[in-house]
Amino acid sequence: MTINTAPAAVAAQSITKTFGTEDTKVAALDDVSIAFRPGDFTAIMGPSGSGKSTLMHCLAGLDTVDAGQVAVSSTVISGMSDHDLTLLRRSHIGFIFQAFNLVPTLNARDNIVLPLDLAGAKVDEAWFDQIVDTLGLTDRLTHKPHQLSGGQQQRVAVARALLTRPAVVFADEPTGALDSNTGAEVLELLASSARDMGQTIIMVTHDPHAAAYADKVVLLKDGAVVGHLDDPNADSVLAALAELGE
Ligand SMILES: Nc1ncnc2c1ncn2[C@@H]1O[C@H](COP(=O)(O)OP(=O)(O)OP(=O)(O)O)[C@@H](O)[C@H]1O
Repeated sequence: MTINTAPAAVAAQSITKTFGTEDTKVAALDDVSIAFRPGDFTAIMGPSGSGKSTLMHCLAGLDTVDAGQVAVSSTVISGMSDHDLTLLRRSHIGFIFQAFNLVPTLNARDNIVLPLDLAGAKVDEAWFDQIVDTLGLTDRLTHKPHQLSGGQQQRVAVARALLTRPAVVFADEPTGALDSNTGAEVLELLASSARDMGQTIIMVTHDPHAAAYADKVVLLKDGAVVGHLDDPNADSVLAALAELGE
C-alpha cells in the first residue's frame, strides 16, 4: 500500500497500536488517520490515556505501529530498520521535551549543534546565529545547562530542535517544567517559528493556554481523533475538552 503525502509534513493513515495481550489489551490508537501540513502548529489534546503520547511516538518513529502507515516528508517510515529510522529522525525531526534533555557536560552551543555533530553535518553558521539571536541566547553559548535558568535551558532545546531545519518538531509538554511567564515565551517562540520560518510543529499538551498558541487543536479520545479546532483560544479548548468529559 502507498499513501499520497505530497502536501503533508507528517501523515498517518489508518494507524493502530495495541498494548498488552488478551484481557489486558488496550487499543491506544484505533484506526487514526491524520495529516499535518508544512508550517502548521498543531496541539494534540485529550483526556489522560486518550493516546496522545502514543500518537506522537508513532508519528516520530520512536514506536512502531501494528497496522497502517506513517510518513515523514513523504517517506514511509513504517517498516524501516532502526538504523534508517535513526538517520531519518536526525535529519527530519526535532524534539523538545518537558525535561529539556540537554547534555549536562556540554555548553549551550555544543548542545545546540549536537544533532549535526552526530550526523557529521556542517553547521550553517548564519542560521545558527539567527536562531540563537531570536532566542536571546547569544551571550549564553558558553554556559553549561546548570548555569542556565529553566527557560534558558528550554530555549537551548528549542534552538537544537530548529537548527537542522527539520520537516517537523515534536514538542511533548514543552512548558510543563516552566513558570507561566517563561512558558509563554517558549510558546511564542514556537508559534513564531511556525509563522515566520514555516516550521511544522506538533505539540502534546494538557494546557488549554498552551494550546491557544497553536493554529489548530486535534482532539483525541479512546485512541481515536474525535474533533478539531481551528484558531483555538483557551475558552474554546476548555469547552471542547469539557464536551469530551475531561
Ligand atoms: N507501554 C505501554 N504498555 C501498556 N499500555 C500502554 C503503554 N503505553 C501506553 N499504554 C496505554 O495506552 C493508552 C494510551 O496511552 P498514552 O500514554 O498514549 O495516553 P496519553 O493521552 O498520552 O495519556 P496522558 O495524558 O496521561 O499522558 C493508555 O490506556 C495507556 O495505559
